[in-house]
Amino acid sequence: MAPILLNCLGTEHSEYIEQEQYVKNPHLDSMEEDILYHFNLGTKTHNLPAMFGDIKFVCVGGSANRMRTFAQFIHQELELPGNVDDIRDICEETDRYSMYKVGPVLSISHGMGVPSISIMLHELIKLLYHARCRDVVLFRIGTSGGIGLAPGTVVITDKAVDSFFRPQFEQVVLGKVIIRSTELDEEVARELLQCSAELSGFPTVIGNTMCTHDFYEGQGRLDGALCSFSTEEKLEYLRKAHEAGVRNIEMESTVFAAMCRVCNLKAAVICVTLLNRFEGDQISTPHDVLVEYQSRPQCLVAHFIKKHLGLIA
Ligand SMILES: O=P(O)(O)O[C@H]1O[C@H](CO)[C@@H](O)[C@H]1O
Ligand SMILES: O=c1cc[nH]c(=O)[nH]1
Repeated sequence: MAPILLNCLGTEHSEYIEQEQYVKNPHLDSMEEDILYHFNLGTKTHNLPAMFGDIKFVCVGGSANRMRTFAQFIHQELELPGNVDDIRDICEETDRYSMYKVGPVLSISHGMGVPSISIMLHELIKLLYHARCRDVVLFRIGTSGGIGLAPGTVVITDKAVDSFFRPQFEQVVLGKVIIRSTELDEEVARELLQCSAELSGFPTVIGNTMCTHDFYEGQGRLDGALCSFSTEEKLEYLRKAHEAGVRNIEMESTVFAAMCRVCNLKAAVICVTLLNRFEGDQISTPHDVLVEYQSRPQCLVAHFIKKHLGLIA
């Protein structure tokens, strides 16, 4: 079946920008109430503009603990009043996602994989719309497997690519394949690289990020419950990915980039590499080192936010 090409570069994208509206759904305005089921929030039960209207930065990542830690960290970095231990999970009534609000920053977990982050993004983007937020920037702060990079290197995504190294995301809608572009905001990526130079605490590169639908076979690992390929075939695939500009592999970037792009939101993906996939598959790095690695994308984004809020030059 021929795929439908939507929201690629060109006039369609500039039309979206003109509309300056985050949602792309004509049905929403005729709904009496919108229940954001997985957040346990709704337009009738909550005053979303009062709760979220001042949001300017949204940071998302897979793990609930990481996103609570990030909320506490950004609270300290922004020198906000109050105790970090009092920051509460806005979604505590549901165990699907965790959400923390710290001043103009929202920190949300999205679980693992495309379906999980995609559900979260639908509800987040509607939340920003209902709350009448403007000029919001989204960041995914995650972990990844590196290709030819020293573990601990932070990769700022240039293009999010699929398992065939194509900068696109395929969504099946009513039995038809819709293809969406996965280009991210170049200026935000450049600014983040500059933040890294200013912090000078860890190596950072801009490169393509491959998004897969599986951690094991899908990322060419030899250590899953199933494996049908040889070590040489694995390395050959990774070499091809590297030639295509891929510097890391994770599991959410394509849908994140595609949905932000079509919904007119500036976005960036910043993932630390936990290992060099040319050297192995198992993540054997000690826990304390992994925790420090995970803090690196958080430091970069905190620096970016502080600069944008005028807290540092
Ligand atoms: O570190 P996070 O955000 O969870 O993301 C990465 O880690 C998970 C796999 O361990 C996948 O979801 C991958 O994208
Ligand atoms: O190798 C890795 C490490 C973290 N996350 C991934 O998706 N892959």
